[in-house]
Amino acid sequence: MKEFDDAAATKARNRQAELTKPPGSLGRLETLAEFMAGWQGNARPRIDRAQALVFAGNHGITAQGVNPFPPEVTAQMVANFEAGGAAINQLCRVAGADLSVVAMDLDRPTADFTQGMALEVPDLVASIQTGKDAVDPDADILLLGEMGIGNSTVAAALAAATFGGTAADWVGPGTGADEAIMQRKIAAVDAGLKRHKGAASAASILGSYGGREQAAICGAVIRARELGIPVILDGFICCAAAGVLMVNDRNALDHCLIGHASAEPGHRRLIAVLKKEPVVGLDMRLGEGTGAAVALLILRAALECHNGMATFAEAGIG
Ligand SMILES: Cc1cc2ncn([C@H]3O[C@H](COP(=O)(O)O)[C@@H](O)[C@H]3O)c2cc1C
Ligand SMILES: O=C(O)c1cccnc1
Repeated sequence: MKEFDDAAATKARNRQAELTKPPGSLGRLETLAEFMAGWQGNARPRIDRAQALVFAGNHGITAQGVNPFPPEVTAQMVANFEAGGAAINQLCRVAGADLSVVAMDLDRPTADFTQGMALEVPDLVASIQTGKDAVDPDADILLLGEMGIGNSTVAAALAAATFGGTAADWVGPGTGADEAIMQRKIAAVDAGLKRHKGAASAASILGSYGGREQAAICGAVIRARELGIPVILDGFICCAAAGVLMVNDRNALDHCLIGHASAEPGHRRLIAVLKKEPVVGLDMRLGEGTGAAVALLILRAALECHNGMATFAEAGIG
């Protein structure tokens, strides 16, 4: 497991102080460069290869009528990703990220978590491994996203099981739930929390509620940490998935940035418990990794300044 390299981060901070600008004037662009320096172990961090991984899965909880769009849309969107027609394709292109989509047994939805375990142990273990194996060891940064109809309900259940609070605290409109769907979402999460109230480890929480893509996100976050690759998480659904790892290790997400503040209300609560400031806030609420891809543009801006600017000495200023 790679840890934050304080010496590289300090060197980066010292360099920021020497660049031709008033100290601190690039604001968070400066601290983002330091973050990258520490996690890459390099005072001049680079993003030559940005990898974006979108994990897709289907969910038995959709039987409870928690989703405005039908579950068929998951596979249809995967086809759209492969054809280049989704928002994430455009954003990865402009941000310079290589996108891979990992469809996880879409014809075999997880079990309805109000009725039993969403994922049996072998399926859970295999899904975590799929996430680990998908990470390119040569990546300089990893962006994570998901696609799965029903996922805003799964995310609410995972967040409540991990961080406490009621179903109503975490449930939001997702793709556009009306009042009736909202009530069914809250009832489904409540029922799940009752059924699985003994779930106390990351593995038991992931197995209880699923899904495969959430388990894969956890696997990718763990693998990136082993490899010393910083991660950009997407919005509510992605953060709720990765957040489960904090049950076992409260520092498990130290190498992760939150790409954006989603408009999904539960994300605000999640951001507060994760104690991280999102890179951007654009009122997006899509998923797919789109907020992470927009954040990569900002990160690239930060590193262009960090690496390309002249120092006061070089420019003969001051
Ligand atoms: C066309 C379309 C494209 C999407 N891309 C991401 N999501 C997002 O919506 C889903 C969660 O919302 P809910 O819980 O309301 O089903 C996830 O798949 C998420 O990635 C989409 C949803 C739709 C309909
Ligand atoms: O923030 C998210 O991840 C999100 C919000 C609404 C719908 N899909 C995803």
